[in-house]
Amino acid sequence: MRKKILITPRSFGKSSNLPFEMLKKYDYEIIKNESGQPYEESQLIDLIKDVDGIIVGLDKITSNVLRNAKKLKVITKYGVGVDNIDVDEAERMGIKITYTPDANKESVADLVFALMLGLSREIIKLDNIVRNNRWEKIIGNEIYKKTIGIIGTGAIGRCVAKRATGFDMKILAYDKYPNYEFANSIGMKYVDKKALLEESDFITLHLPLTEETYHFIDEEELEIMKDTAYIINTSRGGIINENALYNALKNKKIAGAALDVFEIEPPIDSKLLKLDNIILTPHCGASTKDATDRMGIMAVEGLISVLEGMEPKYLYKRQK
Ligand SMILES: NC(=O)C1=CN([C@@H]2O[C@H](COP(=O)(O)OP(=O)(O)OC[C@H]3O[C@@H](n4cnc5c(N)ncnc54)[C@H](O)[C@@H]3O)[C@@H](O)[C@H]2O)C=CC1
Ligand SMILES: O=CC(=O)O
Repeated sequence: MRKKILITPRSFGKSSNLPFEMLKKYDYEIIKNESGQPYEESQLIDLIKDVDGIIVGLDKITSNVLRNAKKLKVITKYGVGVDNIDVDEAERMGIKITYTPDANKESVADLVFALMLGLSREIIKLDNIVRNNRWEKIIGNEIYKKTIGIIGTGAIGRCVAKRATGFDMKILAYDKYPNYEFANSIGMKYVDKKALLEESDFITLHLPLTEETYHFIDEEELEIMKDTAYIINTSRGGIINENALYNALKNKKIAGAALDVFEIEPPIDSKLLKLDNIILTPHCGASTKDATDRMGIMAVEGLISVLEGMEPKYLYKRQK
């Protein structure tokens, strides 16, 4: 019987057909979400029943969904953050999880700098000024030689750090598992969380969303930050307490923020949308041709490996 696979990410195979070409060789029956929206839980429960493998984007693979999967052998995350997958339940059921580490790190790091520069030079406001037939200038801030605080120095955090050297920034970092070899190689200094919050002009978050990192930035942390500082979150929404962030921005406790990710996506009812000292993007850190091509190829390699009985190269393992 033909194996059946479900592919949910919108951008999968869009910029390059190679992932589909790779799949063709195996004659799998393919179901692809063409709706432009992630699947609801009820849709997934229905679809997953006789599926052998799934390539998933941000759709929630809950324990409810998994319990209805009678044939599922592999969940392949098209990306890095697996917080939308019930990893414990999958492990209990013997379902393998593969993912695409490093595939989108350069794209997310680029977006971080786009957001940092967008905030410090108020580019969105300047664009609006010109569109409204005005000719006014805003006095912004340089990022040159300022202090950047990188929280999470994994793949993306390190790409951000490398870019920061190009702006002669002082680089502070915080991570549960510091990488001193990398830090020494580029002049980055690990400090404790409090020192990083106190001293940084730009704080950028690159943590996975876990029980430990939920609301890692809350009222207390925002209070410690400089009034002139900016915070950028391209990791996961739950890592900043959005209510506390709203208050800090509204009361000008910090200068500004940029968010690519939200506790609820899309954030249609969020009061953050009413503020003008924040830049918002639609979870598009990995949305480049380069990253989606890499993610597509790595995702297919992982899925095929498991379905064809080989050892996958990028098996997801929880960090101990
Ligand atoms: N906006 C977007 O489109 C994208 C967002 N992401 C998000 O960015 C996150 C980071 O991605 P990568 O850098 O590739 O992951 P990574 O796994 O390479 O790095 C994560 C780092 O966080 C550290 N860490 C984990 N728990 C911690 C804790 N409790 N306290 C301090 N440090 C902790 C780890 O030691 C590691 O160095 C992903 O988990 C994902 O949620 C990733 C890609 C695209
Ligand atoms: O949000 C994207 C990811 O790769 O995780």
